[in-house]
Parts: sequence; C-alpha cells; structure tokens
Amino acid sequence: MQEAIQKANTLIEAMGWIRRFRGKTTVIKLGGSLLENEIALQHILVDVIFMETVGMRPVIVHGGGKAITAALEKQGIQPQFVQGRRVTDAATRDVVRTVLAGELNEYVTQQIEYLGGRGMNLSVHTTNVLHGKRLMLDDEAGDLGFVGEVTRVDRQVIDGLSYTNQVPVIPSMCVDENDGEHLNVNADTAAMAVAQALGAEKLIFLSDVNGVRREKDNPDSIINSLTAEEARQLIKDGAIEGGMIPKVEACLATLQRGVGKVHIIDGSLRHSLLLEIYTTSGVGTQLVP
Ligand SMILES: Nc1ncnc2c1ncn2[C@@H]1O[C@H](COP(=O)(O)OP(=O)(O)O)[C@@H](O)[C@H]1O
Ligand SMILES: CC(=O)N[C@@H](CCC(=O)OP(=O)(O)O)C(=O)O
Repeated sequence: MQEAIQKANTLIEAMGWIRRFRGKTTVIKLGGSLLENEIALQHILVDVIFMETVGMRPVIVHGGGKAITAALEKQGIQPQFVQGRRVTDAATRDVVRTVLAGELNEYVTQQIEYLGGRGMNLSVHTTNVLHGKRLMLDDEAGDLGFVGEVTRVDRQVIDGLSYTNQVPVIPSMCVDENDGEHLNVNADTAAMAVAQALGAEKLIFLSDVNGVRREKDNPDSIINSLTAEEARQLIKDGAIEGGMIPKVEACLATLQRGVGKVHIIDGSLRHSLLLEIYTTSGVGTQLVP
C-alpha cells in the first residue's frame, strides 16, 4: 500500500511539469552514436511516447553518422569530413539516402510503434518536410558536394501529426529548392532548423556523453550551464572538438533564434529525457545566452 501511495505522489509531483509543457513542442535530436545502442534507444523512445501521451509534442530529428561511415567503408569509400561536415559525392549521397533517410528512419519509427506509440517517418522517401540549398562554407573548405542546409520546414505537416498524436521522425536530409537534388545535412543543424521553424519550447540533443566537458575524456569535468561566450572560447582553445563543434554551434544559433531552452544530455542514462524535463536541476549541459 505504502508503495502505491508513493507512486501516486510521484504522479502528482509531475503534474506541474506536465501542465507547463502540455501543448508545447520539444525537438529531440538523436545522435548516430546513440542509434547504435539498441537498449538505450528503446528507453529514450519510451520516454518520448510518455511525453506524447501526457500532451507534450515531441518531434524527433535524427542523424546516423556512425552507420553511414560503416556502410561507406563496406563499399570501399573512405569517409572524409571538412569542418564537421561529410564531403558527399554522388556515391556517398546514395549511401546516406539508403542508410539515414531509409533504414534508420524506418527503424526509429518502427521502434516507436513496437513500444506502443505512433510514429510517422518523414523522409525524402516518404513525405519530405525539409527544404534547403547547398551549403557554402568558406573558400578553405572547398566544394562539399551534395551537402545542404535547411532553409524551409513544412510546419503544417509536422503540426498536423502532433495534433493526431503521432511522433514525427525526421532524418537529416533535405531537398534542394533550386534543382530538387537530395542533400545531406548535418543532423545537429537540421534539428536546429526544425526547432526554430516550430517555435519549439525546448531543443534537446541526445548524445553519447554526459554533456559538454572542460576535458573531453573526463566525465567529472561536465559544465552544467555553459554561456555562449565560454562555449566559443572552449572551441577556440580546442577543448570542444570533432562532432561536439557543430552541436554547440547549433545550440548557440538556436538560442539566438528564440528557442527557450537548449540542452545536451546523455542518451544512455536511463530516463535522461524525462529527468531533463521533470526535474528542476535537469541533467547534462544547458546552453545559456
Ligand atoms: N568538450 C567535449 N565534451 C564532450 N564531448 C566532446 C567534447 N569535445 C569533443 N567531444 C566529442 O563529441 C562527441 C559527440 O559528438 P558526435 O560524435 O557528433 O555525437 P552524435 O552522434 O551524438 O551527434 C563525443 O562522443 C565526444 O567524443
Ligand atoms: C553533412 C553531414 O555531415 N551529414 C551527416 C548526417 C548525419 C549526422 O549528422 O549524424 P550524427 O548526428 O550521428 O552526427 C553525415 O553524413 O554524417
């Protein structure tokens, strides 16, 4: 009996948070490193289904860097990155389309259904909601090939799904508004574009580390609250490197564009998503202006 009362208390405690976020959109970016971990992914998706059930509007944007690299290597194509973006020739683009916009996108959606929720895959193979243009970095970066940035998001399609209790699942590819080509987009920047277009309350990046660290390999050096200025300095100093650079840059750009809260959290920590939403202190790193 005592245990049942305790459980009821927990539900009542959650009521304030549920009210606060009910009807609001949270964009959840699933990193490719996390998609490799089947158990962790299932736990996250259960949290996502819970959020949807209590009236929040979760929207998933996912990457798949690791799986793309593995598939390319199988075909004897050597992956190449410039400023955190994959150089994408036609053969690489075909692999990205098959693995990211096809297999992984279907896998995440099917897992949601398998766990009792309703998911809808929105990719270039089904219903595309991301439109864009070729990404031009500085001269030094050279031509990245079929790499894009998102310039427009079909908000109505995504909102329509949320109204009918479905979780939209969006891979990071867009269609070029000029010539209709399919373009490979860094998933962190795609999540940023979606969060901005939807006027999301929150953008949460789920990765395979506990947050942004002062020392990359030391989990105890996690920074709970990171200002824009400090983040830029850490990138300059080289303390933030590799895949964490586009993620932090996307966080900073998102804050400038009116999304209330941006977090980087560890997707392999059980219930990290709910802890982030339902606890006052939160988990991981919160980016602040
Ligand atoms: N300062 C830092 N703090 C935490 N992680 C860092 C830092 N600098 C670089 N990283 C690396 O960034 C990685 C996360 O980026 P990435 O591999 O692109 O993840 P995802 O697939 O989730 O997008 C971590 O696994 C870590 O190795
Ligand atoms: C242009 C570009 O770099 N696209 C990325 C898209 C996937 C991605 O970003 O996946 P993660 O979230 O796992 O990093 C790529 O090809 O790897």
